[in-house]
Amino acid sequence: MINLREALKVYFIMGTANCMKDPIEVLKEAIAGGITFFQFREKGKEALIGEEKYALAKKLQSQCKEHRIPFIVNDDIELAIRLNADGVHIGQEDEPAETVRRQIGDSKILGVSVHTPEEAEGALSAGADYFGIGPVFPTKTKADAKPSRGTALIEELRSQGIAVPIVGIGGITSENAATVVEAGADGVSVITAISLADSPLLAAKALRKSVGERGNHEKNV
Ligand SMILES: Cc1ncc(COP(=O)(O)OP(=O)(O)O)c(N)n1
Ligand SMILES: Cc1ncsc1CCOP(=O)(O)O
Ligand SMILES: [Mg+2]
Repeated sequence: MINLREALKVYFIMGTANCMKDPIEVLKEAIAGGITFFQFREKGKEALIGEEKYALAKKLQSQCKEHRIPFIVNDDIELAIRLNADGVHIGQEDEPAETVRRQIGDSKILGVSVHTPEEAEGALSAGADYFGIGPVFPTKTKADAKPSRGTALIEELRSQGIAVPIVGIGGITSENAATVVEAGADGVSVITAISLADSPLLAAKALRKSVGERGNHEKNV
């Protein structure tokens, strides 16, 4: 059984569209730099599909397994089930969270993106294990992302006593990560801060340092 709050500290998300070099190499460096959670998000320009997508996912999953890093699949529930992944991440435009929870069962991790207190309530009743909240800062990585809203929702949910693990997402770097955990998030999820860094290893290391011990809501209250 993993401690989800701890595991969410430095949550790296990646697919082929986010990399300038081999994703296997990028993940290898990110792991060496200290990422604590990984999401395979294969979408966008020239995204792999079918057996090619499966083959890459399988390789990335085995890298994660070797280092005991939870491996989460974005959007594609069928792929997550086929791989016996540790969990899935879905948003408000994806399949309903209740349906996904039923499909993957109670032992798997279910992450849900939320943008309002109402969505947060719905996600909790559907059985979400953690929330992804953002974009916190402007991002160019997700073309259909909502406008950035800072850390307001994270603070609001914490002030309502909602204790579910939370990660901030969107435009997060080692320079601004501390403000996200200070607002009440347990960790930060990033794509380009690691995937496009000259050194994914050093980028992951810097994020780990910025989140530090502050990335634990239970200790902050
Ligand atoms: C940790 C985390 N938080 C939010 C998202 C965004 O999910 P979604 O809104 O479904 O958008 P896509 O990523 O599917 O384009 C995420 N993937 N991970
Ligand atoms: C998937 C997603 N959901 C909200 S913002 C975002 C993109 C985050 O990418 P980056 O860390 O490069 O800003
Ligand atoms: Mg989605």
